[in-house]
Amino acid sequence: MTMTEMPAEGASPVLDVRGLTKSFHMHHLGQRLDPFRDVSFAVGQGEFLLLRGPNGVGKSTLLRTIFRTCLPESGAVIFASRRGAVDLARAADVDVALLRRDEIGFVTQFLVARPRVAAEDIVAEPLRRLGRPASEALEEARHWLSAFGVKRDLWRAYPTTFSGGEQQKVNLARALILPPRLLLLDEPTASLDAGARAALVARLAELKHAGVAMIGVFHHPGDVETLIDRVIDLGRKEVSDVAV
Ligand SMILES: Nc1ncnc2c1ncn2[C@@H]1O[C@H](COP(=O)(O)OP(=O)(O)OP(=O)(O)O)[C@@H](O)[C@H]1O
Repeated sequence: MTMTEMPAEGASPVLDVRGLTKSFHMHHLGQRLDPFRDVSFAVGQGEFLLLRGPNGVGKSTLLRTIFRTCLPESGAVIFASRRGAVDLARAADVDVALLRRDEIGFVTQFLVARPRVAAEDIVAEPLRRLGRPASEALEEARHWLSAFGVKRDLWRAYPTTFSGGEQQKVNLARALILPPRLLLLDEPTASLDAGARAALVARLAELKHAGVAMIGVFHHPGDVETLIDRVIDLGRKEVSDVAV
């Protein structure tokens, strides 16, 4: 897919994606697959950009390329970090790791649960790292676990044994406890019940208001329709700037 999306007028871009192209080389088949070619767009503070298109078009791959889980063939991913602009496609691994810790959040459907770490400790960790007193961090972690509907009996338990939906709630509580500068969302509502979906939308609205730039993939965008500012359609060849 080839497309160009202009930044919203007046918004200062947090992320500027320029001419991004990604290919997968399937050596065992002697084939190359290009999920997207020459994609350009920018996202400003407090903007919510919906990424859409049919299954397999490259939405998750684009998010993973921005997060630097994938490397692009060409193009740049300029992130205006708090310490200056950095091209995520070329930054050193150590810098990418720091940005992921402090400035770029990524919520997927999957929690990477760690053995023998309680749900409330997983959620409190970002606050503790900032130096918040342990009791205060724990109190806030419990607030978010409760907001997302994780039962009180599970707060001290290890999420490795949780159901898919329960794991996702822990995942969200941890990822959204602090406002990142850029938030990437890959189908975060996939395994959530109605109560948790409502809590998620309310938290995303707060984060948007706080200036967090967001790029999200939602198979049911009705959940977040009040938040969407612009749409990038990877399934279309032409520029897609859908007013919402
Ligand atoms: N590591 C990989 N190696 C080879 N091909 C891959 C790899 N990762 C993804 N793909 C392929 O790239 C294409 C885009 O996949 P991607 O997961 O980004 O699609 P998507 O738009 O998010 O789909 P869905 O809506 O089904 O989640 C698919 O055809 C997929 O098979």
